[in-house]
Amino acid sequence: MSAKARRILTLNAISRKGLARLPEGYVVGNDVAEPDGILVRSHAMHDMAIPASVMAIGRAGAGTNNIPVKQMSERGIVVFNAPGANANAVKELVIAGMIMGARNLAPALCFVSRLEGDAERLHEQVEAGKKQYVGHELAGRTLGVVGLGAIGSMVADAAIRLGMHVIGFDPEITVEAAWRLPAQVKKAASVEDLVKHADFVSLHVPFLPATRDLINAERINLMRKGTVLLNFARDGIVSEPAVLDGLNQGRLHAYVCDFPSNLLRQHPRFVALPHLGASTEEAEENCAVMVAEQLADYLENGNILNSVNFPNINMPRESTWRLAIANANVPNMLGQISTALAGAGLNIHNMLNKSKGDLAYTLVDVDSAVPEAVLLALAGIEGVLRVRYLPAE
Ligand SMILES: NC(=O)c1ccc[n+]([C@@H]2O[C@H](COP(=O)([O-])OP(=O)(O)OC[C@H]3O[C@@H](n4cnc5c(N)ncnc54)[C@H](O)[C@@H]3O)[C@@H](O)[C@H]2O)c1
Ligand SMILES: O=C(O)[C@H](O)COP(=O)(O)O
Repeated sequence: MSAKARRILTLNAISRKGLARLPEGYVVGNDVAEPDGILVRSHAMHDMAIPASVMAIGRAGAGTNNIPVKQMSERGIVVFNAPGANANAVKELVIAGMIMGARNLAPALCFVSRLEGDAERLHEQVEAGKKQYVGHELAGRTLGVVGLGAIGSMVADAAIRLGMHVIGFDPEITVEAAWRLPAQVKKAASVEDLVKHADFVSLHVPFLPATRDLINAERINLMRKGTVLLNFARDGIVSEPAVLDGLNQGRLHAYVCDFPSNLLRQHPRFVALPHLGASTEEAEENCAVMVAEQLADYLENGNILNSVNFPNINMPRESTWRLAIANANVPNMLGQISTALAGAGLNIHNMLNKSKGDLAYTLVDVDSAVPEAVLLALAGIEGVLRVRYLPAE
């Protein structure tokens, strides 16, 4: 069965192994006009005019704060991400970040890069200078993890294996994530409670209005003297002026993050990487494969897996003629949809409806072809955001 020639616009480079998961016949590229779907990594989409043809957006990564999700929901556009697909890559970089902070590796590397002279002179300077960079070990220290999702839980597990104590805070932890956590992880009552009892604090929460400046001056003042703060989530989660004060006063020993900053760049104990958390071959491939498969199944069959705005839904095809309807989560939508179909003499073979917050989504398989007039009638029901007709090819 060959798929319809769908059009996919890529806004960032997406791993070729992921693109290979799109069905044969799809037209894919960074200049595709009137796309059915978009694949994106960190490209900023908030100020972009998103074409009327778009039905779905696939974020080949975790954070969706670069996508105007609310506006997409209002247009019935499904936004997917790739939960957990880059978590191991980030975890490994966080461990590297903890060691960089604890062992003063960034200033030590700067010191080495400035050395001059012959081998004997280098040796003398190294042996005289190294005492400035004495650090401490991770084993026996306490790590506080804020956000215990895909990445936070892996960081907690790795830290325990390195001999650290771990405390965590996540008021919205899922049951699945709680099961993944090692039993040794202690629960903090609040961010304040966590920062008071940690030597390292690592942030793994999404960037939302509620998490903006989650680490501010008040919370830095509660930290133990010499805390290493790690941020491989998003820059806006940390107040940079507060971090600068914390570094200058010694409350923070180091701030290690994935986000360069003009305010902090001159500080010797500020360590910034160029947003490298998910930049491994493995993570790029995992994310692209996951999101390409999700996007294709949505475009071909209307099924939804791992959307941040619509519910998960999967209905095996039992008839040739399928309708996929995105609608507001309000009473009597199913009644009106069934009435419109019955009024046109269409028999419902199978139907599934799921909801998530203010949105709902309905898959209907019918026993005969759906006339254009019925599609228009369904689209005209108040609260219906989008109607797609997906006859099997
Ligand atoms: N540096 C990078 O390249 C990189 C890579 C991947 C992800 N990220 C960022 O890391 C974030 C987390 O990724 P993930 O895959 O672990 O996501 P996730 O959704 O699996 O986990 C996020 C966790 O944060 C928790 N949370 C939300 N608000 C909170 C709050 N106020 N306090 C404490 N916990 C809170 C949630 O309940 C959830 O368990 C992403 O949203 C993204 O912004 C960065
Ligand atoms: O949220 C994410 O997945 C990361 O920030 C990775 O972003 P990237 O795909 O642009 O590397």
